[in-house]
Amino acid sequence: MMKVASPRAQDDSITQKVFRRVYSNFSFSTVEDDYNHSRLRSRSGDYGKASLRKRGFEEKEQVMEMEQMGAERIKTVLILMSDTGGGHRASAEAIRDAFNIEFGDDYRIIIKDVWKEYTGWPLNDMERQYKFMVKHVGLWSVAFHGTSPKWIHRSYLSALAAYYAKEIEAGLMEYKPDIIISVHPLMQHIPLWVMKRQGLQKKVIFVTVITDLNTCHRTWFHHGVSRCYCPSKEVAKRALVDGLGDSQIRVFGLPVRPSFARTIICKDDLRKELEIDSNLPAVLLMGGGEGMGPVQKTAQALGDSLYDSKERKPIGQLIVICGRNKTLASALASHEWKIPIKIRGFEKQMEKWMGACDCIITKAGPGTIAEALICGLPIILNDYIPGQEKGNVPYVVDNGAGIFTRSPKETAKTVADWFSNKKNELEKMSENALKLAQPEGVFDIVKDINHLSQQQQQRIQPFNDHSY
Ligand SMILES: CCCCC/C=C\C/C=C\CCCCCCCC(=O)OC[C@H](CO[C@@H]1O[C@H](CO)[C@H](O)[C@H](O)[C@H]1O)OC(=O)CCCCCCC/C=C\C/C=C\CCCCC
Ligand SMILES: O=c1ccn([C@@H]2O[C@H](COP(=O)(O)OP(=O)(O)O)[C@@H](O)[C@H]2O)c(=O)[nH]1
Repeated sequence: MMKVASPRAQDDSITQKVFRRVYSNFSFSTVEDDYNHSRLRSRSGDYGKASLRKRGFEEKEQVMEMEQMGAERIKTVLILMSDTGGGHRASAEAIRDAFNIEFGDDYRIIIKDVWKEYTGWPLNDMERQYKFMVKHVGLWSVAFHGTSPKWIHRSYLSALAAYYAKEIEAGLMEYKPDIIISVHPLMQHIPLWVMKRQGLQKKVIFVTVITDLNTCHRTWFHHGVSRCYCPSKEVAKRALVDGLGDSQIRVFGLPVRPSFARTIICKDDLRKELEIDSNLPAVLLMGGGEGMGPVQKTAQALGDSLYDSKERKPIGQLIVICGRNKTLASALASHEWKIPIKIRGFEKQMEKWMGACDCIITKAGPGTIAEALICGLPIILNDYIPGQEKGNVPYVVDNGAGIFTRSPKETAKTVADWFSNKKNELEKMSENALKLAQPEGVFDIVKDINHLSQQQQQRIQPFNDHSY
């Protein structure tokens, strides 16, 4: 059965481009390569050949001539993220890939956790501390809500900025970015403070791309940004209430990797490739990049509910993606199963696993939700992190794209019903999921950033003309 993930997936040239870049031998250069390459080229006045060719300068000499004349310098984009959960990196990679597809060599993209590389405790240890806190949800709830007032988070972040000023400055200056994109709630205040200190606010474009769908933390909203990209109307309303202007806010959707948005997915082919039974309906069970939530208990309950003991045969199959949770993977592997099951660790091509399944069970991670919607997967949310993930539940349930239950037994029964006597319900939810999906969001974001960059260039250009 052919399934088209997005209406624009039928655009041949784009699809071919994506396939070439995402699935063929094409591979994006590493961050370090990007960085070295970018420094060498931009410091020596070297310019994007792809962009020159696009404009019709096919001949080698002409390209070289244009390069020497100084047409359109390669722009360096620094994306700030941290591996607190898997979603921020996934969004950063989505933005990088969309820049590459839309603008080729015109932009050089560097993804960095500058805290980890340039500062000391506690900023360089956020991943571990965050993991500890979300395991003790009460603690996280107090930290999340307790730090919501502006005066609290501003004073704490200002103190950290002052303490690590030199290190952070060195970190940002090393990359000499033209554009900084933050995809993390704690990466607005300090870089903007450093930029102000350096008098760089007018030269460097700073934008925030929010990766929470609804109840996000207020640290996302900083008045000093050129743009604040909100994934939903709910988040945009919060940004307005927090004092951001209309001109700063854009609502395009949560950035999802282009391999989800613009790939024609053939479920039968995917199942062959992934060695999944072609005839049985499949449920995907996961818990974000870290394999969080009640995954083990849910898997066991599904092992029972998807087995028809009268007929002595399975009515469905289970795919569990454990992410970085190795303990979970080995616990599941030691269990005996009556239904076909695949237990996987951290997967790089999530679009294939989602494309091969019929529904998904997950904690309310915004990245996983946005991806599942694009794949038209009905969603059972079985957990959420208090604070930033709480609002994702009504986002899915109120839009008819899924249900919420913390009970592994109820989850397992719902899936068994969907696979037997309630197939219509499954289909309806799949339709609603596709309606809510925003596969083009990441492309709209990078096009808007490119537009900002061009506007800025035009502002700077007359000044340069006068100065020579
Ligand atoms: C008056 C009582 C105050 C009690 C304060 C107690 C402790 C303070 C210590 C920590 C502050 C906690 C920060 C709260 C801000 C959180 C903003 C936020 O939304 O964070 C979310 C991210 C994780 O990203 C989310 O992951 C999800 C999945 O897991 C999902 O993908 C979602 O989309 C993502 O948005 O959380 C963090 O990154 C938090 C890291 C917390 C690290 C705490 C260790 C402290 C070290 C440095 C703190 C640096 C700055 C804190 C500034 C906060 C203001 C006080
Ligand atoms: O094996 C895995 C597990 C998860 N993910 C990705 O990690 C992100 C998880 O983000 P989410 O916001 O759902 O949850 P978080 O991990 O941040 O809690 C999503 O893009 C997933 O596709 C992945 O690429 N491989």
